[in-house]
Amino acid sequence: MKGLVYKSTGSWYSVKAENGTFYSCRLKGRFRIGGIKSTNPVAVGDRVIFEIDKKGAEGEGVITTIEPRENYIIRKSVNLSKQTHIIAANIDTAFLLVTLNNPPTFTSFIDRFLVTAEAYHIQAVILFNKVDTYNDDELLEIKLLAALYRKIGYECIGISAVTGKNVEKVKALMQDKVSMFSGHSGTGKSTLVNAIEPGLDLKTSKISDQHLQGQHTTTFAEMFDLSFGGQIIDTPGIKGFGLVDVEKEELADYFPEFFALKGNCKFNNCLHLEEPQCAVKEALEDEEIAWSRYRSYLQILEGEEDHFRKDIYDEK
Ligand SMILES: Nc1nc2c(ncn2[C@@H]2O[C@H](COP(=O)(O)OP(=O)(O)OP(=O)(O)O)[C@@H](O)[C@H]2O)c(=O)[nH]1
Ligand SMILES: [Zn+2]
Repeated sequence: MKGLVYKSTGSWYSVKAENGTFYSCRLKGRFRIGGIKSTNPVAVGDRVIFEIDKKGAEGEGVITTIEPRENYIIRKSVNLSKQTHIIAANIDTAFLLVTLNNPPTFTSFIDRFLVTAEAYHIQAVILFNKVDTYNDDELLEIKLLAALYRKIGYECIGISAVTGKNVEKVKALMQDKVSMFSGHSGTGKSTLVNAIEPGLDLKTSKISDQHLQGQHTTTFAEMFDLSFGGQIIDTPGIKGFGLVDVEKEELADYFPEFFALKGNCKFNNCLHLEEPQCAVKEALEDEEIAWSRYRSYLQILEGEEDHFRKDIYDEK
C-alpha cells in the first residue's frame, strides 16, 4: 500500500494510507543498513510503500520502499559522526513570518532563509505579519521590502493573524500542499496557524528557548492535515531551517537575481567580489540589485553574522 509518513518516533512511523487509515509501521530490516548516512532513513513527509504486518498487532505495517524525495531538510548531528538527521521531506512551501519591530526581522535573516529554501528547492513565501499594528511610515517600509522581494520572484503578502487580513490568501497557497512556518519568536506563527486551522496546537514555537534548542533533545517533526486540504509540518525545537552548507562558489546561485546575471560576468567563476567586469556589481551600481541583498551575500560568504566587507561597499 502507498502511504504518507506523518510522524516518526525513532523506530515506529505513523503512516497514513491512501484510504485515510493510519498504520504504525516499522522499517523492513534492510533499511537499517546500506550506505545511508542519515540517522533516520525515513522522515516525516516521506511517501512510502508498506505492507500490513500479518504477524503484528492490528494496524501495524512494514515499510518496504521510500519513494524518491522532491526535497528534504536536514539537521547535522551534534556529534562528529558526520551523520545528518532528516527533519522532513517533500515540503512544498516554506512560509517566513516577518515583522518590522516587535520583534525586528532583519533582511540578513530573510536572505539567509531564502538562500536555504533555494538550496533545498523549497518554494519560499514571505508573510509580513502584524500589518494592523503599523503606522504609515512602517507600512511604506513593508511595501518597499515586499517590492524588493517580489522583484526577485518571491511571493509576499501583508497579513494580520489577529484581524484575519489576507489569511484567506495564505490558506489558498496552502491548499493541497505541504507547508511549514518559520520566523523569529513572537512574529505570530502560533497565532497564524490558529487563524488558519483553529484547534491545531503546534509545538513549533513552544521550544523557543535557546538552551533547549542547543540541547540534544529528541524532538520529532510531525505532519497534520488541514481541514481544507493539505498538510502542515510542525518542527518543534527547530527554528527556521538553519543554513545548509553551501560552497562559496555556489552561494550566488541561490540569490536568483545574481544567478540570472552570472552569464554576463567576465569570469564564469566570478564570486562578484573584486573581479573586473562583474555583471552583479554593475547591476548593484545601477540599483537593479538591492544593496541589502549584496550585503547578505557577503555576510554569508564570510560566514559571519555581524561582519561584512564595508571596505568594498558601504551602506549608502
Ligand atoms: N497586533 C497583532 N498581534 C499579533 C499578530 N500576530 C501575532 N500577534 C501577537 O504577537 C504575539 C506573539 O505571537 P505568537 O503567535 O505567539 O508568535 P510565535 O511566532 O508563535 O512566537 P513563539 O511562540 O515565541 O515562537 C502574541 O501576543 C500575538 O497575539 C498580528 O497580526 N497582529
Ligand atoms: Zn560577477
